[in-house]
Amino acid sequence: MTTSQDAHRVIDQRIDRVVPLTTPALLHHHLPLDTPLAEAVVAGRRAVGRVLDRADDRLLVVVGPCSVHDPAAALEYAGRLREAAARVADDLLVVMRVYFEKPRSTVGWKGLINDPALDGSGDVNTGLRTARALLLDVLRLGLPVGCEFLDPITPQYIADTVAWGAIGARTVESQVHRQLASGLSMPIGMKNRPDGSIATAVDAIRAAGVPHVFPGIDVSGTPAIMHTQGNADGHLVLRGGGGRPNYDAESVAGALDLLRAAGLPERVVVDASHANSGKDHRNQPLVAADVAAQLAAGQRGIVGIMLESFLTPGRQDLDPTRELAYGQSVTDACIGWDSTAEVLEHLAQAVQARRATLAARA
Ligand SMILES: O=C[C@H](O)[C@H](O)COP(=O)(O)O
Ligand SMILES: C=C(OP(=O)(O)O)C(=O)O
Repeated sequence: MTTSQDAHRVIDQRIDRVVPLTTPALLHHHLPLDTPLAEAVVAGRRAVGRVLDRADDRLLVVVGPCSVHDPAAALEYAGRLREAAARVADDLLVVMRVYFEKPRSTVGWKGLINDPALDGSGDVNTGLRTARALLLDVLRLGLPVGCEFLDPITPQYIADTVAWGAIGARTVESQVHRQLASGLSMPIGMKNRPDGSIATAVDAIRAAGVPHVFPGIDVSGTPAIMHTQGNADGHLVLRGGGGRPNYDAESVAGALDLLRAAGLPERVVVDASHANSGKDHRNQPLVAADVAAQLAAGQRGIVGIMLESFLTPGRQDLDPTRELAYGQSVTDACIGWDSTAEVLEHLAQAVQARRATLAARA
């Protein structure tokens, strides 16, 4: 039997401080998803599912900042996006990227949930509250939201608001994340690995597609054994990798072949950023233009696109010695608002052209 003296010597030897964390239920109590918003989430998830299944011939567009660091700027962005989304609603299903969890290659700011004060103080309780409040505000504006799920605990706090989710390139091979995806209530995009491996993401879609049993927490915050159903709405997100893009027609065809060989629906979302843009935001409109040309030529396998976009183009370093530029990313570089509006119009025209091409073929 471990004595309290032994425990002192062996437990938590590298933990400096333990701070109580609010429970998901308490956060939901303070920031509830009311009935109209819950209906909007259900409708958003259903709409995304229909586009992924090609029951709806629009293009899914997941667009927004690389990361949220300033909720006011993110909400201003949401207001503009809502208007733009309404203009192109016949052709595009717009979901706002509202990303709070940043997976880092080595070290760096881990996002608003982890560190809302942007200074390493790590006030996760404030981060969760700020994140959930913003998600509700964006929903109230009438936009569905998309998030990356990185930490296996945070979904209980925010996932009820989310219409589309991603498992990122750095975690797509992780069993923990595949299990998590198998129980998430919304469609989940699996990114290809940073070295470019698409097969790993295809494996992830298959793994998340079946039931799993694993330890987690329930909404009360109590440790629980989760028995999941499997997520049938898993799909591939091509983000480039290994120093090469993979948005071009040949790469898309190769990815669709891999999906077919695995017995999975032949559908991909193209991420115009990350390794597909070489992390240079000015390349994102070029990637979108290539995708638009593929759509116009009748490519039905491309069901969506992701854009990293914010109010002000580019990016900035987090620097405690100077004030941050308003509406500019503190993680990866984003296209600015004007460019975003142009890209959305261009993609809407491409969807119309795809309809015409497919109708002419029929
Ligand atoms: O999308 C954001 C970044 O690409 C991701 O968090 C990795 O960033 P890093 O390589 O700068 O850590
Ligand atoms: C981290 C992201 O992407 P990836 O996992 O493709 O690097 C992201 O989309 O924020």
